[in-house]
Amino acid sequence: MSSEVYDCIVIGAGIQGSCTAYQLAKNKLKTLLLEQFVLPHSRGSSHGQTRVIRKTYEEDFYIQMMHESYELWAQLEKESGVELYRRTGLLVMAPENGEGFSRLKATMQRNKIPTVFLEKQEFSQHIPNVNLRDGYGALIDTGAGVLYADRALRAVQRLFQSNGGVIKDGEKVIDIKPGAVVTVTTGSGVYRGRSLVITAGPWANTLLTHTGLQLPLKVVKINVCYWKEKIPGTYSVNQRFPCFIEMEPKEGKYDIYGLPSNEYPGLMKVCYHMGSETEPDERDKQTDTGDIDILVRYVTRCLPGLVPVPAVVESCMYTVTPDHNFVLDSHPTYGNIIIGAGFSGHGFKFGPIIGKLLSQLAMGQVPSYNLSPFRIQRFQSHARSSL
Ligand SMILES: Cc1cc2nc3c(=O)[nH]c(=O)nc-3n(C[C@H](O)[C@H](O)[C@H](O)COP(=O)(O)OP(=O)(O)OC[C@H]3O[C@@H](n4cnc5c(N)ncnc54)[C@H](O)[C@@H]3O)c2cc1C
Ligand SMILES: O=C(O)[C@@H]1CCCC=N1
Repeated sequence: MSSEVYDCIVIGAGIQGSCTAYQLAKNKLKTLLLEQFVLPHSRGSSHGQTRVIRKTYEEDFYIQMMHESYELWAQLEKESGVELYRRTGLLVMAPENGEGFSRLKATMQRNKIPTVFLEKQEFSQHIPNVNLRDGYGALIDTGAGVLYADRALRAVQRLFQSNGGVIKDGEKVIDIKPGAVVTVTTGSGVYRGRSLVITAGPWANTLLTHTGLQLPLKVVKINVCYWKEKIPGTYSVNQRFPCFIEMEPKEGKYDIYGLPSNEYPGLMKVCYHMGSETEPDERDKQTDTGDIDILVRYVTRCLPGLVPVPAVVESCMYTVTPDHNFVLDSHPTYGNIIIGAGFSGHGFKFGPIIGKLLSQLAMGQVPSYNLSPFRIQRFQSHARSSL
């Protein structure tokens, strides 16, 4: 074991761990970022070329965090010199008189988010090649868009290194010994840190076992489906086609969302916002395609310009909490172990602000947002501590 003691060790170089490590290094903390796979990899939750960024949330606290997250993404673009965000707008379709849509509209208005409300008659003029279901309303969050995910992850990791941070990839953490100085053992080394951040995505509970804590997290495999445009360009980012979310679609229980064709010319990404449960290391053995059946019915009904059979299917994982809110907290027993987990399929856009918050917790500072929606304590009967 080296005598070197890091100020902080971060486990997991997905978007949350990389953004946290970057913030720590920027604050002049000697920081080590450990990743089990050789980077870049496609086995967790942060890979792939695109993610949606939006302020369209029903909860004020997410909107407030997104204000700053947009600013931090812009700063990252500036510091890295890499384009990370493209504005496209986000179309939301939902049962017009449903509770979700009413709450969403009220929150958007209360927070003064630039929003366009589309009447049924003008819908097809603004959004051609999309069938709005009878009884559904529509709005557009005009500042929403696409984040270039793989590019963003690389940019943040580079900035971390240029601020003095150390990345060791291909090093799986196999043991954690809590203490005033935490000892972390990987397949090839033993490291010590005054604080530890665990941002292990789908593997969060595997790592937390070493600290006597288990969280109520469900890991699901997402089939990331791309659909061929019958006429190339119909739903293209270059034609200013927006991202979209349909809330409460008739075809399934969870939202369906899509991004304009962009990364694969002629193919549009349309996905179901849930999947089937899996062990993170067994992802490829989960072959349930119930979500794809839902999407086929949806594409047939709503997106007539797409061939209703997926042309490309990739894999990714969500780590879902019971209330779909994140976990951002200190360990209940070990105050110098910080946990960022359960991003429930919507955490990428928050990466820079989550990095800032987790780094504040790791530095013993008061976090700049009220973290009560994200506390471990909210699970009470769910969270199991064997200590
Ligand atoms: C298909 C899909 C679409 C999505 N769409 C959106 C979207 O449009 N907008 C949005 O905001 N969010 C979206 N999300 C969610 C977002 O991508 C995730 O919330 C986010 O990437 C989670 O990042 P993470 O760092 O927590 O996890 P991960 O990216 O999984 O990172 C965890 C890392 O920890 C490493 N690790 C685990 N165990 C160990 C160990 N023992 N030792 C060392 N390293 C370890 C893993 O290898 C991994 O690299 C989507 C997710 C998916 C899957
Ligand atoms: O987080 C997001 O914006 C996307 C789109 C909606 C469903 C999940 N992820």
